[in-house]
Amino acid sequence: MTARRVVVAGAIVADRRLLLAQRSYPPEVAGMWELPGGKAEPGESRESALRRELREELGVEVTVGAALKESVALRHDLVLVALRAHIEDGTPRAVEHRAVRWVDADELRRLHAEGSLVPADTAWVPELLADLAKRPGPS
Ligand SMILES: Nc1nc2c([nH]c(=O)n2[C@H]2C[C@H](O)[C@@H](COP(=O)(O)OP(=O)(O)OP(=O)(O)O)O2)c(=O)[nH]1
Repeated sequence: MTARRVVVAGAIVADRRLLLAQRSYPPEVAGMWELPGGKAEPGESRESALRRELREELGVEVTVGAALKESVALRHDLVLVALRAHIEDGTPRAVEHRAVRWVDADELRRLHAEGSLVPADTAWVPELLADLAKRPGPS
């Protein structure tokens, strides 16, 4: 049996906005928006993988929190998981992506409705909308 590799993606919400990144490749999804992240290396924890990927892709340092409930099978050997993350240092910039942007609940709904989200990520929309509707708690 092939070991399942995990793709970890970061759900970063601040001031009732979610950070999205626009893919630059491959052609099928170039121009669509996703949660930034990437594949965990063998033996690497999901949390370390997400910290590494967000450092490489966005130039930010994050702390990693709880996972979103939905995980998505991308292929028989690849599963996509989203972890909540909080930026501790840096301002996100598109190092490997075409662009990054902060979206509120209405913008997320609109991107979803027009088919501009990477298909697998649509599974997270209800949970992300719930996160965006929450008042920030005491930190
Ligand atoms: N990072 C990320 N990848 C996603 C999301 N949704 C989704 O279907 N994917 C897919 C696209 C790719 O097939 C795979 C992750 O690829 P990647 O290109 O971001 O990761 P990586 O840098 O580790 O990959 P690679 O260059 O080694 O191929 O997961 C998402 O929200 N974030």
